[in-house]
Formats: sequence, C-alpha cells, structure tokens
Amino acid sequence: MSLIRDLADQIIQAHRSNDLCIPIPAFSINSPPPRIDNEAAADHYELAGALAAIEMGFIESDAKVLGKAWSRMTLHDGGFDPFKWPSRPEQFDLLPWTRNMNPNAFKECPKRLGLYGVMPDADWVKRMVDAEIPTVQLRFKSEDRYKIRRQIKESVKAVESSKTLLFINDYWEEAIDAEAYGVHLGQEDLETADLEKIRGAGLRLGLSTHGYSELVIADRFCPSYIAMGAIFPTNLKKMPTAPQGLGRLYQYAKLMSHYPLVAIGGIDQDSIHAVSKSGVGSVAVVRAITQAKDPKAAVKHLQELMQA
Ligand SMILES: Cc1ncc(COP(=O)(O)OP(=O)(O)O)c(N)n1
Ligand SMILES: Cc1ncsc1CCOP(=O)(O)O
Ligand SMILES: [Mg+2]
Repeated sequence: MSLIRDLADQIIQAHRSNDLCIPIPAFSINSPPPRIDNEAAADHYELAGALAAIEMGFIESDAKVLGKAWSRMTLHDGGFDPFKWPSRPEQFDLLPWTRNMNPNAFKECPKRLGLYGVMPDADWVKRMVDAEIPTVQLRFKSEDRYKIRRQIKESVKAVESSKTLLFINDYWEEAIDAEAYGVHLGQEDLETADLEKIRGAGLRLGLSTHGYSELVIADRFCPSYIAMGAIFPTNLKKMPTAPQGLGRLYQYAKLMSHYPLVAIGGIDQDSIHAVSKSGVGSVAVVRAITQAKDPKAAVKHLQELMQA
C-alpha cells in the first residue's frame, strides 16, 4: 500500500465516528469525481489529507483546502497525528490580522446575534419585532423593484425604536437607501455587489458559506458575520453542498471563532441546543418559526433552548 493511501486511511479511521464523514455525492458526467493534483502538492500529508477528505464526502474545493491544512498542521506540530483535525486559522491561510486592524473590514455587529428569524415579508418582520427577536432578516424574493422597496421600507420602519437588528437579503442597493442595519449576501452575489458602497454606507455585511473553501473566501472580505449551512436538510432552498451536520459545524465554529457566526438550515427545537453548543453566537431559522402554531411563543421557546 502506498504511503499516501496509508496516511489517508489513518485519518479516515480516526475521524469515522465524529460526524465529519458524509456520503460521497453521486457524480454525473457533468460533475466528474474530484481529482487530486499530485504535481502541485507540497508533500504526502497534503495529498493524504485531500484524499481522506474526498473519501469523507467533502467536495473537491474543500478537500484541497483541507489537504493544505493537514500539511501545515503536520509540519508545524512536528509529526503526523491522524487523531488531530486542522482547526487553526493560519493552517487555512485566514487573514492574519484582527478586524480593527483591517481597513477593509465591514462594520462590526454583536458577536452573539442570538436567535435570527429569516422571514419572507415585512408582515413577518413586524411579528418578529413584536416577539422581541434579537435579529431578523427580510428574505423577500421578487422581480418587482417597487414591491421590494416597499417591503424593505416597511421592515426598516418596523424595527425602528426596537432592539431588533434587521438584515436585508439580496437587495443591497435598496437596503442602503432605506438605511437598514445590514445586508445578507450569498457567495455568488460577491461578483456583482458593490461591496465598497455597502461598506462606505456603514451597513453590516453577512455572508453565506457552505464549507471550508467558502469560509476561506468569505474571510478575505472580512464581513460582519459569517453564516454556515445548511446544517441539516432543508426544503426551502436548493443547497450547493450536502447538509454539513453537527460534526462539521463544530469544526467550522472552532476555526472561525474570531467572527460572529450564524448556523442555518433545517434547525428546529429538537436540534437548536446542540447547534448552539458549537459556539456559534446565532442560529437562523425559517420554518421553526413560520410553521409554528404560535410563532411568538416559538421565538421565546427557541431562545430558551439556545441558552439551556
Ligand atoms: C443567515 C442566512 N444565512 C444564509 C442565507 C442564504 O443566503 P443566500 O446564499 O444569499 O441565498 P438566498 O437566501 O438569497 O436564497 C440567508 N438568507 N441568511
Ligand atoms: C435561506 C437558507 N439558506 C440556507 S438554508 C436556508 C433555509 C433555512 O430554512 P429552514 O430553517 O426552514 O430550514
Ligand atoms: Mg441571497
């Protein structure tokens, strides 16, 4: 057996039971199986880390990032230990300076945003303010700019003179005009949104991530918070990666602990306590509130479970 195969097997064996493994996705002709580039790798540990990651069900871009992190961890710690798992920012090339030393950092938001309701319209935002939820997002999807502006305006008005912080999903220009607290963007929005303008206007920025490689990308923008998901299956959105599960969430939360963090996706009253224990300061939910018999009571109950 090759050395790389042997090292990878040791890693997989050591982490089999800690919920980091998920089934390898089925590959089609349009998305061929991941490849490991022998030529570019620094050493055996990088190749073994990447191979193990692929076989543990990480997508190709995450496996590459993990391979490099395995190599750095092994060299730095003076030897290979399959029972360790990379979890230090420098192993992942995260920015070496803190938010207040970074001129490009987005405006700060509380480290613990608490229960975060992601709501489909301004009426739901109003209900959340009435329930005294700490953080709310308007996730109103429409092509109609007039309706979008009206929904945003109503939501901004709803949180006025309350303690609830309001993020607007997608429509960053309208959010700036309405002087919202912040905007939430997906990774694909980073190509088109004018981040300078959002930062210059003093709005906070939340960014979505779906695994290690997107965490590294998000860090480059020094957003106000980083959202990680989907943790569990959700039918509200087609996700680019499989549900990450608690094992991965715990590792992401450890690695990114210097950021305000939000966990999202399929979280309900049965799982919210375990999710909070990961160290994230915020848990975002949709259906756990919108499909509850009594949404106001659900907000209270979910917050109690987070703190329990
Ligand atoms: C708190 C939070 N996390 C993630 C998302 C997903 O945002 P995005 O990737 O932009 O996808 P859409 O919500 O626009 O479908 C979110 N909205 N909120
Ligand atoms: C918008 C979004 N982004 C990632 S998962 C998700 C939906 C979460 O909804 P639910 O909490 O009902 O699973
Ligand atoms: Mg979006």
